[in-house]
Amino acid sequence: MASAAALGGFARFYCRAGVAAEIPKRASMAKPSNLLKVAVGQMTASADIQSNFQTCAGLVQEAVAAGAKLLSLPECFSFIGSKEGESLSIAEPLDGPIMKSYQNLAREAGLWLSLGGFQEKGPDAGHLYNTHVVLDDAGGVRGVYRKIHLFDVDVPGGPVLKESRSTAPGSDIIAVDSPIGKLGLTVCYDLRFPELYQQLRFQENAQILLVPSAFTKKTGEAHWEILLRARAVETQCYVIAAAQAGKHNEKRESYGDALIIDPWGTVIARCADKEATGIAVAELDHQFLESVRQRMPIGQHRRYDIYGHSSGGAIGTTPHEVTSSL
Ligand SMILES: O=C(O)CNC(=O)[C@H](CS)NC(=O)CCC(=O)C(=O)O
Repeated sequence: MASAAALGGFARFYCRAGVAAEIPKRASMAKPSNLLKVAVGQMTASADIQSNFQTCAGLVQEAVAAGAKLLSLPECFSFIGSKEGESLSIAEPLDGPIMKSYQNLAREAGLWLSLGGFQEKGPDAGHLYNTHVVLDDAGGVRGVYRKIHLFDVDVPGGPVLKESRSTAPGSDIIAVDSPIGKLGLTVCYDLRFPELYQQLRFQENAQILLVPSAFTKKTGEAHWEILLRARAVETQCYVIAAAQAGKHNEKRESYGDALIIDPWGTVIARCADKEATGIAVAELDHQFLESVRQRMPIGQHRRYDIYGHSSGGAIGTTPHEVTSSL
């Protein structure tokens, strides 16, 4: 769905700057090959691994029926426990039976899967990794990202969560190639750390940022959409944010509202009901992404010289080398 308001905004911006307005068009201008359908999932996981799998399999079927090439599932897609230490007891290595069942699912459906927040067996008996795994359409593991920011927070008016009690942080930034573009892998609370997303865009050349989450109801109401849209705008990437939704058990409730956002910051897909299980589908348009990046060349204006790391794949290294049209 083309966001006329966003494009109109772009045109006005250029007119004010005294540059001839040439409005980037999306679907109408792009060749069909530029349009790639993706799906984002929303669900209410429980402590029943089998029933969570059935739910995910249903979402996979819906995504295939909609013609999507990739489906992103939320953090804790395979399990959300209600008791302390329960996650540790079900944690498995990536070559264990749980991940194997999702690999079979991806292969049988011929669908890429982004599986946010898998309870991966960790470095010691007391800690797991909160791992985002990307599977290709043959079920092969293409990307493994271990959440680097752990949610140790006393949510004002909400729960106290201390993720580091049973989770070890990862330390690597991960981006992987896919048929829909370069994917930047993150998980949930990472969303609050923009530097990670800057690195994914400007060092790793990500085009699509994945943020599978289980946001709390309280923080979701206040911050979910605004943070996601900010990450999309400041990185000029598509953002796909799968979400846990609703009540998992007596103690735990998630905000929901799975979203897909375009590089101009427009929400282009959202599940109809914030709290229900389902998917939302959108078309990614790389021509549109490129036009946003060309017309607002923050990749060239970024002060790599001051920030202290290399330019990665961006064009131009310092503003002095760049002639801006703005
Ligand atoms: O514990 C598990 O079962 C899996 N992990 C999670 O659900 C994590 C850690 S508790 N949740 C978040 O990061 C929420 C972040 C959030 O809500 C915010 O940033 O506002």
